[in-house]
Amino acid sequence: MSIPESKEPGSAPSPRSFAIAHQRPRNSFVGCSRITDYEVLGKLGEGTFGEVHRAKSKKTGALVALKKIIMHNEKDGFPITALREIKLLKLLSHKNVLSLEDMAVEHPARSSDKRKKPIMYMVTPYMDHDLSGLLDNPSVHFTEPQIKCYMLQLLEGLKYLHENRILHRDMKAANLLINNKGILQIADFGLARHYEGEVPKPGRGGGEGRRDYTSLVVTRWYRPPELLMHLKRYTTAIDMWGVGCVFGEMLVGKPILAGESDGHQLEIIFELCGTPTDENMPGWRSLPGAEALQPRPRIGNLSQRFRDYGPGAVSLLKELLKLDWRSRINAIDALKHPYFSTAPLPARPHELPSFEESHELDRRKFHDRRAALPPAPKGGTVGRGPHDGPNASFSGDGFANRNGVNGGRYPRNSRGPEDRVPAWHRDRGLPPRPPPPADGDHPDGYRDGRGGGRPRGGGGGGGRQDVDTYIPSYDRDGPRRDDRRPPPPRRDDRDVRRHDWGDRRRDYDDRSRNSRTRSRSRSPIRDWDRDRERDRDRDRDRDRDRDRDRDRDTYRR
Ligand SMILES: Nc1ncnc2c1ncn2[C@@H]1O[C@H](COP(=O)(O)OP(=O)(O)OP(=O)(O)O)[C@@H](O)[C@H]1O
Repeated sequence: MSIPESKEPGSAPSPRSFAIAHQRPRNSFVGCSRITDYEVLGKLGEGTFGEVHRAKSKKTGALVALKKIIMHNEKDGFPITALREIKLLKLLSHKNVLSLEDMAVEHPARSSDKRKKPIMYMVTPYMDHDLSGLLDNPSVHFTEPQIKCYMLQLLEGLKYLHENRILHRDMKAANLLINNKGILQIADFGLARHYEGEVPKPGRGGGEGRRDYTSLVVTRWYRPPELLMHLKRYTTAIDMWGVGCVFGEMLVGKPILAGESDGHQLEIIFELCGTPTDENMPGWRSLPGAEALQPRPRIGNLSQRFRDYGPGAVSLLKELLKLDWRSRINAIDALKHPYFSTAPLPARPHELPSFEESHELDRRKFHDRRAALPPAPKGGTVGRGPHDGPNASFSGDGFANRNGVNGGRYPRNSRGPEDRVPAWHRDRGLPPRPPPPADGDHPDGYRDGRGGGRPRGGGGGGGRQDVDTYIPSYDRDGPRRDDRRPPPPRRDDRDVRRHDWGDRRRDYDDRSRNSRTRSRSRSPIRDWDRDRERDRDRDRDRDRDRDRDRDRDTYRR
């Protein structure tokens, strides 16, 4: 696949020439089948669009995933986010990018309500796991060669996307699918869009952005600092930050930057990567979201927190989690990073073990199993050791050594048996998932919500003011959180376990929105968060309308 030449070097092709250049072989996309061509086998997950089911093609016998596209508001027609995803997936063809093989339609029964519209399903190859589900599986332990193998595939997939001017804009572990042949594929293009800037060049990071896009993208835990500070002229570097978060997550076994609000997210980023300065993030002061920021100067503790994973991992992580988006490593250079050529070398996909299926909904199964298991004897190989307290599963570094490398129980050079934690005790938040906007479908990058704008998950709380925060949350309706204990009384980045996140999240957000009922916190970032909340909401509404119009123009041209 090649990118059409433009007159001006590095200038973006028109969406039409882009589409022409990206045509896939005709036989790689069936078109429109009927749902009866598939035998539905069971639910795999619930996405923002609707449910994802495992199914078998009656014609070929192949296992597939059917993603149901729910029309929340029928008078709005087919959701534009789904159209975007379908359009992009139809164009893309790479071994590390999930392919769209077919669309299936389910017609309402003849006798039923005449106003009922047909239901559309996206048909993709069935993948045995998503990375988040796999990390949640207590019997799975990633080795270093395995992590390197997944990282290489992720970077290859992203290099392909960026070279072809696609921004994914929702990089996270739950959107990385893995099969039992060791193949990783980037999925979920609901927020992806055509990028109009220069493609990344070796040794030149992400470069400079060329035009503005909405900054209200990327699930918060994976959202880079420049987006949190509302940079609109962003680049492919936003996806590279997400790769850094996913890399850290594979090393420690759980999300590494689990912020509870946008302000808190910045706070924990600064704690890990250092506070922004004119040297490490030139121009940060002039970003709209930085005006009132007065972070306490810190140098960052990334090296210390990840020292157990070796200098190669620390070095790559530092490159991926650079505050300066212009010099943040790009996928081309990351693939050549010495981490991948230093022993232990990356495994090849076919050398990786196969695991029992791990999807979003399987987490319930893992949690139940975890709850059912008896505690291990103290001090044993997987026992909780002498520090058998509420924080026993967390290392002094602030990260649980859940699926750490080298056998997974604890990372290299860990300090001893107190670091060892029984698998079922290694609690972990479910993957972040964006809340729906209250007003349905957003062509500017928001996804449509479920149930006519009903808030989904605990995070959003509903209402327009929530649309900026792509809030990680559990599904409040699901029984899978039942085995979680109440939240600890104070927020602490060092204790990143999330219990009943949904309720905590909403409480926090509700509180932070109602400034009259709050006392001031000691954190300047949180104060800023609170004081600026209403102004930002107003600005966002205005910006979003402008972005939406602009994006509409781009996509409909
Ligand atoms: N091809 C597939 N094979 C196996 N499982 C899949 C496949 N596609 C999706 N899933 C499962 O369904 C879940 C939701 O899918 P997806 O992320 O595409 O939907 P979404 O509506 O964008 O979800 P979200 O809002 O959580 O990002 C995934 O996390 C994964 O567990």
